[in-house]
Amino acid sequence: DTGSAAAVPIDPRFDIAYVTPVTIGTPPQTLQLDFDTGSSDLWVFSSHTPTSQIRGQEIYTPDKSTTSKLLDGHTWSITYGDGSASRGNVYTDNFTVGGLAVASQAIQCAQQVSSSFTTEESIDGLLGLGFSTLNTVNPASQLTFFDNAKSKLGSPVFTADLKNKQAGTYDFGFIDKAKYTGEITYVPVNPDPGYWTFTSSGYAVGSGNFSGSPITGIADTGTSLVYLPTAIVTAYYRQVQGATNSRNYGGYVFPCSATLPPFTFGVGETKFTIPASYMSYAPVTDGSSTCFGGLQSSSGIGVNIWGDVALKAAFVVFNGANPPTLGWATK
Ligand SMILES: O=C(CNCCc1c[nH]c2ccccc12)Nc1scc(-c2ccccc2)c1C(=O)NCc1ccccc1
Repeated sequence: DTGSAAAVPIDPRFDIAYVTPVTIGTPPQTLQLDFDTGSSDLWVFSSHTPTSQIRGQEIYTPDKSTTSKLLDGHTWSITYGDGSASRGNVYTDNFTVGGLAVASQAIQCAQQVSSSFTTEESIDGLLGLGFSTLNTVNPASQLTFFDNAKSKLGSPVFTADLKNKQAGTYDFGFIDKAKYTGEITYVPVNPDPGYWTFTSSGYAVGSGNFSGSPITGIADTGTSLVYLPTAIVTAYYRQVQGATNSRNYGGYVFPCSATLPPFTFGVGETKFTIPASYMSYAPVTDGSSTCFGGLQSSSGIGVNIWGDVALKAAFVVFNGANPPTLGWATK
C-alpha cells in the first residue's frame, strides 16, 4: 500500500506550520493535523477538550464512531520545548492518511491543551512521525502511524516535500522521482532518544566559503525555524545590516527591508541552499517593519533543529528500515 497527502501552510503569508488532512473513525471524521517528525504522539482536539480551549478547530468525537475503543486506564501528557503542552486519554480507531489505512491506531484525545494550541485555529492536532520510543502514553506507550503502517508499505519510508508558501506533500511507502532532481544522498540516523538525528557536513553564509565542520541535529517538520550553534548564527547575522539579537523578541531580528544572504548546508557531498527569502520568517508583530530571522541559536535548546525553513529547501526521505537513514535530494 501507499499514501499521499498535501502539506498545506496554515498561514498563506508565513510558513509557521503545515497541516495534512486525515480521517478517523467510522463514518470518517476529517481533521487537519500537523505532521511532526520531532515528536511521536498522535493527539487531537476532541469531544473531551473543554470548549473554552477550542477556537475553531475540528474535533474527533469517539462516541460518534462505531469502531472507536477506549484504551482503558491509559493517559498521556506532552510538553514541547517552547512550553506548549497537552494531555488526555486514549482511544483506538480506524485511521487513514491519503488512502493509506491503519486499523486501531492509538488516537490521543486532548482533555487539556495550552493556549498556544488553542490560538492555532488551523491545527486540529499533531501526528508524530518521530520514533515510537518518544511516545508519552502511560502505562503502555503506543506506536506511531508510520510504525503501524510500515508492514503494509512497499518500502518502509515516508517523504517530506515541504514548499515555501504553497502546498507540499507527504508520501508514504514510495519515493516519487518527479519530486526531486539528481541523486538522493543517504546519511546515517541515530534513533536515540527518538528524533531523526543526522550529521550535516557543514555550512556556508551567502557566497562565503564552505565550513566543513560537522553539525549534528534533528530533521524536524514540527518546528518552523532552524536552530544552530551560536557561532554559525552570529556568522550569518554579521552579514545582515541592522541585525540584533533581541532579548525582547527572544532571538535575532532585523529591518524587514534588510538584504539577507542565502544559507547553505551540506549533507554528505550534496549542498542545499536556503534562499534568502526563506531566511526572513515573519514581522515580529503584525505590520511591524522588524522581522524575525528564520535561523536562530540552539544554545538554549540542547539540540540543533533543522526545521521547516531548511526542510522546504530539500526533498527528504525518512527511511524507517533497520538501520534507519535520512535521504536528502535537491528539487
Ligand atoms: O517538539 C518538537 C517538534 N514538535 C513541535 C510541536 C509544536 C510545539 N508548539 C507548536 C505550535 C504549533 C504547532 C506545533 C507545535 N521539536 C523539538 S525537539 C527539541 C525542542 C526544544 C526543546 C527545548 C527548547 C526548545 C525546543 C523542540 C521544540 O519544542 N520544537 C518546537 C519549538 C521550538 C522552538 C520554538 C518554538 C517551538
